[in-house]
Amino acid sequence: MAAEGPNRSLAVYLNRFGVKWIRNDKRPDNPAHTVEISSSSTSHRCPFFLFVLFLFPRRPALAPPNGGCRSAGDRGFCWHGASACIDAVSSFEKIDFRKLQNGSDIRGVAVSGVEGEPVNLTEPVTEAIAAAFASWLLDRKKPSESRRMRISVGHDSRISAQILQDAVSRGIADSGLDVIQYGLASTPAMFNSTLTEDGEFLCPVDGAIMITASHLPYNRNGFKFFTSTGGLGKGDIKDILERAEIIYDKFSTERLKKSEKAAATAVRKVDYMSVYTSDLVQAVRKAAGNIEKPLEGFHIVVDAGNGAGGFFPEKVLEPLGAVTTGSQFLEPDGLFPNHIPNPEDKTAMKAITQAVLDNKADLGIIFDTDVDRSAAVDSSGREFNRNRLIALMSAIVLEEHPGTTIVTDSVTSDGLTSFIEKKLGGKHHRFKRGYKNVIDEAIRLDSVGEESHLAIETSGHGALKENRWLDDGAYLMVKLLNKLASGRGSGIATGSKVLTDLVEGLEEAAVAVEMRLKIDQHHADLKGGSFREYGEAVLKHLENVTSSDPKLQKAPVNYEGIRVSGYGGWFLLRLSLHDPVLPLNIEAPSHEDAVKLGLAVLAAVKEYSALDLSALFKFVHAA
Ligand SMILES: O=P(O)(O)OC[C@H]1O[C@H](O)[C@H](O)[C@@H](O)[C@@H]1O
Repeated sequence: MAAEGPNRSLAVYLNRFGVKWIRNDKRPDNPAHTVEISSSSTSHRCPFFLFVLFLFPRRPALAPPNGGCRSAGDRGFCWHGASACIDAVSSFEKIDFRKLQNGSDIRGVAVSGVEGEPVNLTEPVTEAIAAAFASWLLDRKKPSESRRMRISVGHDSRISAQILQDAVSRGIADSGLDVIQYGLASTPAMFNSTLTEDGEFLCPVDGAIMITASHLPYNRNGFKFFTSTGGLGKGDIKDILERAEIIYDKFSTERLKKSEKAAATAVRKVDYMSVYTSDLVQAVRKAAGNIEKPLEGFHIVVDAGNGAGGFFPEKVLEPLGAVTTGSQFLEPDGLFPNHIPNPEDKTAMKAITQAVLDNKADLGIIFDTDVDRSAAVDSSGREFNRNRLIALMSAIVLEEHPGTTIVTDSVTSDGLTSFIEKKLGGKHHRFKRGYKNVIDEAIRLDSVGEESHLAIETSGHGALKENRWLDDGAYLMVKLLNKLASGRGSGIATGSKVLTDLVEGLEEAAVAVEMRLKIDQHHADLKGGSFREYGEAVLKHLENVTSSDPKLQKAPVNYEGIRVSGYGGWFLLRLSLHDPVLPLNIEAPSHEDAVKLGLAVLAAVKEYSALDLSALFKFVHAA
C-alpha cells in the first residue's frame, strides 16, 4: 500500500537511503509500521543500531561495534514493530523548530525509545539546520576568491553522532560550502579550528559545528556553532532556527537527492584534534620555559566519563612526561555506562576522587562529554570543582594579573567573593548564569577599561583572555599543569600541594544545596501566560516579602533573580536559562540556618500552586 500524507514524506525520505516504505495493515500488533530494506544502497546511516538500542536500552554490548552500520547484505531484511527505529527518521512531519533552542545551543531528542520524549532532531531537521547555518554564514562573510567557504564538523561520543554528522554534512554541502569532518572532537577544538592558521589542515575554517548535548542523557543531541569571533548567541540561534524551518518546509525529493550528491564531493576528513592537542602541549612547555617534559615524575589520572576527552592522557599528559596509569572511562561510549560526564555531578566527582586515591596519584582531572568543562582532585582527594575551582583559577590568574576582575556566574558563594577580593586583591564580578553570558560580560568589561582575564562558572566552564576567550575545560587544566610544573621547578612544593595551598583561606559554607522548583506550564494558575511571566511574578513577590523581613537583606548588586543574605548565609532564587524551573540555591553555616532561609522562601512562594515545592518542603522538614 502506498504511503499517504505525512507518511508519504517519510517514504520519500526513506527511499533516498534505499529503504522502502510498506504499510502492513495485516499485522494487528503492528498496524502502521513495517519497513523493508529494498536496496543495497543502505549506508551506515541505517538505523539498525537504534532498533537494537530500543529493544535493549541497558545493554550496550548488543550494539554493533561499527555504530550501527548495516551492510549491503541486508537486502530484503524486514523489521516488524520497529516503531522506535522508524521514529528516528520519520519526523518529516511538522516540527516546532523554536523548541529546539536551548539558550545559545540547539538541543533535541535524536534517539527514540524513551517514553514521553519523541524524536525531534531527525536527519531532515538536522540537514535543514546545517543548511540554515551555512546561509547565516554566507550572509555575514564575504567568500574569498581563492577558495570555497568551509565549515568544520565534529562530534562527541553520542550514539547518534554519526547519523547527525552525515545529515549536517549534506546540509552544508547542498549550500555550496565545503565540509571538513573531524570525527570525535571536543567543543573547544571546534572553536579553535576557526582561528588556527594552517593550510595543511584546511584551517582556518569559516564556521564550525559541534554535535553535542553536553552531559544530557544518551537519547539527546544538539549543536553548538562557532565563527572566529566566538560561539553564536541566542539571537543567532533563533535566526538559524527560523531559516531552518523555511528550508525544511521546502524539502523535496530532488533537493534531498541533490544534497546527498553534493556531500559526496564536498566532504573531506582531517585529523584536527592532533593540531589542537599539540597546541595544548606547546602551551605547557612554553610556560615551563621550553622544557620538553615538564610533568616528568607526576602521576595524573584522567576520567573522561566515556565522552570525547579520552585523548587527554595520551595526547597531552604523556608527551609532557606525566604517568597516567589508572586513568578511566577514556573510551567513547555514548551510553555513558559509568557515570554522567559532568564535573558538577557527585557520582562523577566520587569516581575520579577514588581513582586518585587508589592510584596514589598527584592529581585527578575530569571532563564533561565535550570537554568544555572540567574539574580536578588533589592528591588527598580534595575536589576542585564549583567555587573551589573558581578560587583556584582566580589565584593563578591574579598572580599573573594583579587586581584583575574575575567574572563568574550568579550562584557563586559569598566566601568566594571575600577570597577573591580580600585574600587575592582582585575584584569579583558576580554576573548571570550561563557560560556565554559570563564570557561576554568579561569581554565587555575588558573592552570598556575594566581589565578582566578570567570568566568562569561553577559548572566548570571557563575561559581566559590569554586563550582568546575560548570556553575550554582542557585549557583550564593546562593552567593547573603549569602551576604544578612551576611549583616543583621553584622548589615551593611537590605534588599537588602547590594547588591546595592556593585555595587556603577560602571560606566554605557547611551546607550548600540546589533545589530545582518546576513550574507546571499547563497549570490554570498561569492563565495562559508563559512560564517566564509566572516565574517573574514569583520572584517579584519573593522580593516584596523578604524586603519587609528585618532578618534578611537583599544583595546590593545582583544581576539575576533574587539574592538575599541572612542567618549567616544566603539564598538565590532565579529563573533557569532554559527550563520551566526556578533553581533555588541556599548556602548556610548550618543545616538549621539553611532551613530558616528555606522557610523564608517557602512562606513567600507557597501560594503559587503551579510551582512544585516538594523538594523545598522535604528540605525544610528533614531532621
Ligand atoms: O539555568 P540552568 O537551568 O541552571 O542552566 C544553566 C546552565 O545551562 C547550560 O548547561 C549552560 O551550558 C551552562 O553554562 C549554564 O550554567
